[in-house]
Amino acid sequence: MNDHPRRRPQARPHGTPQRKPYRKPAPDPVRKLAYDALRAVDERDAYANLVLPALLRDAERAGDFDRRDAALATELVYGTLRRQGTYDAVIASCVDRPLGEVDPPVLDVLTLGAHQLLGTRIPPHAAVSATVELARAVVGDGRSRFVNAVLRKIAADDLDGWLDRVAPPYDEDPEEHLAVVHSHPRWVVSALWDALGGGRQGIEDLLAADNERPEVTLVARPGRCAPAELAAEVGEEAEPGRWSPYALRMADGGDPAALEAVRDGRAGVQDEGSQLVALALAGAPLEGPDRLWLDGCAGPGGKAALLAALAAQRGAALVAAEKQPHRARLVARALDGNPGPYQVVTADGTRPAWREGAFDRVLVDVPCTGLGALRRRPEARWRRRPQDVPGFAPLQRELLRSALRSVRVGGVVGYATCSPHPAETRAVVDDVLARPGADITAEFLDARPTMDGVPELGDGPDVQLWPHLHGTDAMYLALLRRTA
Ligand SMILES: C[S@@+](CC[C@H](N)C(=O)[O-])C[C@H]1O[C@@H](n2cnc3c(N)ncnc32)[C@H](O)[C@@H]1O
Repeated sequence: MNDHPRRRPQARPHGTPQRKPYRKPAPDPVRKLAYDALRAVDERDAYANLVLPALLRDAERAGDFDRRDAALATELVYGTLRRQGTYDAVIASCVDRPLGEVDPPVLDVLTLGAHQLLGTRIPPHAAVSATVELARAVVGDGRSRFVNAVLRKIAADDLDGWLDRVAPPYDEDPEEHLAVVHSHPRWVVSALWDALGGGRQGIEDLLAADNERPEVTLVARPGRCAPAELAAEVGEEAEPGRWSPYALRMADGGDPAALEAVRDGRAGVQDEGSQLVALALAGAPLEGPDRLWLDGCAGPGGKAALLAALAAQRGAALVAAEKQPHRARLVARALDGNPGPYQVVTADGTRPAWREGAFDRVLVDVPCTGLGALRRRPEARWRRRPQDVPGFAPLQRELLRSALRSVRVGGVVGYATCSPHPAETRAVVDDVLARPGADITAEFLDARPTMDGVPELGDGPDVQLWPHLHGTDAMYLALLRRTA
């Protein structure tokens, strides 16, 4: 599962010449919308979490969809994308040509059908007939017969039966077995396993957690909204966060954008791992003044908004820097209404627009592969390539060096990634500590006490969160103190 079988030059359609349909196909609107979303992801590299809400809004506006339809369409799109690796292996064993030679729209229909058959409780006859009807509408009658034949083969067994056939035994090839069973590219399995260590159970739990739909987690920004006030607005489904005192989970899903506290910025949607990183930087021990903080990679502003609120409670100010102007605008929106002083600047963090040593606390939540947030971006695992990891390396090191220059002697720097890949986490920090730049020295701080009460943070001094252990994204944090 190293090379994604779908990334290929577009194959010419196969099949017999199309016959005139005996009746006009009438695909069910939910499947049609799910197919449109999958095509956008496949064809123009769209992000499912952007393209799907837009399609759902249009459908709801047109009066085609109710809440249940939207929930089913969402499950079909996200589930199909997450489990695409497994379904590709199943489909490959049902067709007599390489998957790269199946026309992409046909393959998308087949995968959508495979998900309904193997990953949902939709009765098999309904899954097949609805998908064939969709195929008639989007790829034509000729190819809908091919779709019908393949789906009938798939329907002959359940998921466990298929996995026994298409995944190699664990003992023969553990990584490939896990890649097929848990639908991750093999190189990602390998990287995550290196980062996690340990035996089969841990990595299986992690890969399984990546395939779960993450809960929506909110943050009640301190000084702007009390968690109890937010809970009252959310209603019965609100559950307290596991680790952050400001977190609230919407256990049954729900639409956070419908909440007034979210709309006016007193609260936001923020993974608890991301909240913990901001809280850890704010809580790291510091001697001397504690007046000015920097978020050096602030867009879109989740951590900056929490940091700014925490800074305000302490009489400190936050500077939030972001290189991309459109993302800097998102930061400005997230910080609007903050009770204390702050400034948003569009700036390249590797060429600071501020004087050296200006800050008491600095966070750099650097650009990374995002391998720690695969739950949220269902297509991301298929888009990333192993060479992306070294691609981020120079910028990650530059941003950390720049953060060390920006903090005063005695001040604290937090280096964070939303990836547990060792080459993006500890290797970067070790390298920079060995060569921090002219006249600068720094040392590790133990980050574990800044996440008091959170278990299984590793051997320190840095911390690694995990979806299967903490219910968070796999955020990494190292805390460093500048010593000269
Ligand atoms: C992982 S994201 C930060 C997420 C953010 N901390 C949050 O919690 O919402 C990394 C950000 O760094 C920005 N970035 C990339 N290169 C940069 C640079 N040289 N200077 C400043 N920001 C940069 C990216 O545009 C992106 O918005």
